[in-house]
Amino acid sequence: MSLRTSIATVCLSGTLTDKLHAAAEAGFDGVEVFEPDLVASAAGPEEVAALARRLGLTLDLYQPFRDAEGVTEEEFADVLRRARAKFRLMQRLGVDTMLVCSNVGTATIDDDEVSASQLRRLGEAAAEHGVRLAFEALAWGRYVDDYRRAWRIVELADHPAVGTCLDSFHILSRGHDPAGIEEIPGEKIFFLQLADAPALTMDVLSWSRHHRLFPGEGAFDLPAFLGHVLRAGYDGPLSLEVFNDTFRQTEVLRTARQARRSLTWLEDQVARLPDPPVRADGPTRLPDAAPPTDVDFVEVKAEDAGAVDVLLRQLGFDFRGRHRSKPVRLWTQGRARVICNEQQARDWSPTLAAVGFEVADPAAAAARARLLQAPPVFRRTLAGELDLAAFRAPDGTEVFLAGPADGDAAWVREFEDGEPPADAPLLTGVDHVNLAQPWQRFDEAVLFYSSVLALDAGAGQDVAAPTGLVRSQIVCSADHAVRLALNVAPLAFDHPDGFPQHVAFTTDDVLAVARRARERGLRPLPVPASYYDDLQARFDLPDATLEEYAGLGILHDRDGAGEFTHFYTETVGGVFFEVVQRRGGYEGYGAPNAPVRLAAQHERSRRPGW
Ligand SMILES: O=C(O)c1ccc(O)c(O)c1
Ligand SMILES: [Mg+2]
Repeated sequence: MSLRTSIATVCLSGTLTDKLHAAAEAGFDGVEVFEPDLVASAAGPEEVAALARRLGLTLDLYQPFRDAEGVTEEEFADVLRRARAKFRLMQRLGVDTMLVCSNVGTATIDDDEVSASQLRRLGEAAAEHGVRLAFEALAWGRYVDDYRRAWRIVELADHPAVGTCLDSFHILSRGHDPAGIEEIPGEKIFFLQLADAPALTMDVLSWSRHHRLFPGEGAFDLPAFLGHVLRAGYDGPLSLEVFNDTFRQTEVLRTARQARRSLTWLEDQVARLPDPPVRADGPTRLPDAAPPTDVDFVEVKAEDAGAVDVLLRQLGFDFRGRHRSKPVRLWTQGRARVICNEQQARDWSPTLAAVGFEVADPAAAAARARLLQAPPVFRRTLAGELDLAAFRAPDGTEVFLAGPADGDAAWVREFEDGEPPADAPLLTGVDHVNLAQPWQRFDEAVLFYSSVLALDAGAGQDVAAPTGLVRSQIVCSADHAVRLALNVAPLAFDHPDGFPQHVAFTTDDVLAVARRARERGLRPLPVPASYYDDLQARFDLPDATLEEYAGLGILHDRDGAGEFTHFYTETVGGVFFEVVQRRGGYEGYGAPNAPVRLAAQHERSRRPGW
């Protein structure tokens, strides 16, 4: 059994009834009714209540009630009148808890006793209607902007219908220590709202209203936060309250599923804390699934993948044959495997369509993916062919899960009439895979790859391209055996083949690979002379080295730990390749060189046939 889950209707797009349908379909137990959604709803309170019942959803919270405390007694009379109208409405809806925000507008009295007395009298009126009040400190409250002060006021109010609401955003955005939550008696925590957020430096109100994210998509430590709340003895639902400009315009069921996935991930993370809290109904762990240990294969799909075959041959790949039942070819070098798939690919220009990952326990990894509602992909398999579990990532990439293999993966035997693999391959495997993300799927993709594949999301970065900034985020396994770079194309980037994606291969001798490729006719991505002038200034490289780099289109970078030397092929369709050599402990991706690469690709795309 899992912890009860809920979602505020403000997280989702559509009308109130659309939101209820989507929340139920995604597997939530209940919703928070966000007042403006009800006020604007064609369906009235009784209809909404009936729909929720039919869908099996509880209505867990009515919110928000604003500017309730810290006011003059004259104003408080009007607060009480307003509140009574809402209590009657809540009875029609069948909601028993109302969220009361700390005052941001009308408060003139900075005094806990006054706020407590007003909350107590609100609580007395609420109790007459069978309603409870959950008092929440907004991070930008006029006087009450800290959960510890909100709790002090609730304690002073000392009324059974008055408790507190904790919201991870307001607490963590202000850097307040959530450990103090454990000092609040669980039964006085009437509600819990969860939201993540990216690390931004901006006013907290704008941050909250536009940039909140679902747990696992941002920079907050929500597993630790939830651990404190559950250890305090809170037994209500885990409820998501995420104000986000993108999610408000994303297809409602897509966001609801993403939201539900975030709570499944969070519950698993809390269950794995060193000191996990215990509640009768959870938290529940997902099946143990270690992150992938390697990239098993990458697949390029195209109506005609001939240009990709040429690039792979130039990079030193061996042709391992054609699939015995499908128009599919396999190229390998070391542990790097590239599949060229021309099946059902009419009108496709070369596109990176699938990535296979090697996992220790494919059955457990697939079970974990299913519990996280990863949409399955079904492929035609014939008798005797390996049936790998596959899921579709938010960016459309098909993600395959295969068991570990010594030497060739088991599915390689399905390819016939190829060459034997060379003995001492210069390329040894896949360093990283760079996947383009539609802007509106980016946060969902970060959560998908980090939860379904158990990868860690690092810090994000913006890279300048001629068409705009490319937002970039690495997700990788702890040992860096599997690294993905998720990149959002600038909106101005408009090309029929999409924003190009690429696979970077690993080598211990990038110069040898580049020389061999050049002999075989490869034209690397041209790098401007100014880049090499700058490289000389940065690293004081010998003239001969610089000259050779310039001749082969090689780029270079260093950090405190080591060096990174790499080159790129031209782009065919929407795909290109990179070859990288890491020395020492360099763990980056040549970020200073990325704008040079993007500018060179931009130049090339404007001069086709150059
Ligand atoms: O932005 C707000 O006004 C607002 C309202 C209700 C909440 O629970 C909250 O966290 C923020
Ligand atoms: Mg809140």
